[in-house]
Amino acid sequence: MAALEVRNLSVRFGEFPALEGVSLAVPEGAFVAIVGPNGAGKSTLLKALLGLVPFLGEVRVFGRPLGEADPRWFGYVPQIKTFDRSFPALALELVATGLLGRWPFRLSPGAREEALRALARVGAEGLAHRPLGRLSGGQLQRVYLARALIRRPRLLLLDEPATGVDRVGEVDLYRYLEAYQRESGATVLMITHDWEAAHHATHVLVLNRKVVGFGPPERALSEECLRQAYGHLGHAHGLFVGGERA
Ligand SMILES: Nc1ncnc2c1ncn2[C@@H]1O[C@H](COP(=O)(O)OP(=O)(O)OP(=O)(O)O)[C@@H](O)[C@H]1O
Repeated sequence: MAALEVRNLSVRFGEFPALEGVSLAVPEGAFVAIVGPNGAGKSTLLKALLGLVPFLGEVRVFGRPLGEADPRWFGYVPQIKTFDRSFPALALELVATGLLGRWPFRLSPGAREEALRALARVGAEGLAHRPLGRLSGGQLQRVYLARALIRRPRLLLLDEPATGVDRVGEVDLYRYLEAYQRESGATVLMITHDWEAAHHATHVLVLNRKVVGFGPPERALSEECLRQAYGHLGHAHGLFVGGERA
């Protein structure tokens, strides 16, 4: 069974078409890297899959129409640049919102235990009692990952999770994701600007309002697909084509 089937999905913001006729089928257990230029509609796609923006077309998750999917199947790590750091809460409390679906005005001992375990899973137990406003970008990313993993989602959606994370933290992040995927069989969709990371995915989706390429990295990251998506072959992120630096 496909974890995700998207048929002819389109999203408009007023007159502006952010996504047009996107179709793809993601097998269960796949690790999909989503790449594409700024404004390509990558975040919009994840939001549509979460039911956060209205769309035309059809989305099925583990065989069910999106409207009938169990919300507990989904884990989401948003872009942290959209987060208000002044919110007066502890890391542990943010993680627990993933469990409870609301802000935990008082944490039960059970929820506290689970939140601590989720933080430990991403090597961040030491951050549990830190105010969110005092976390670095990379630390906050880890806390968000713990929040997404706490309910053990079958489908994990990550929006540029390595932003603000140093190289060591990035390697750790991919290790935690791999470990989680191994033990749970979850399907992962991750937006990234790191094409080197995309080479380690099972599938790459090259998006630029439409699907430019979808398939194994060596095919989707072909020179032709990348030229079509970006209009040129970039160098700023360290471009790899067919495993070789271009
Ligand atoms: N709520 C909104 N209202 C109007 N336009 C929007 C809204 N959200 C996104 N857009 C527009 O839709 C387009 C796609 O945005 P989106 O954030 O999905 O791109 P992206 O590929 O994730 O970009 P980036 O790599 O810069 O994060 C952009 O032109 C953006 O300005």
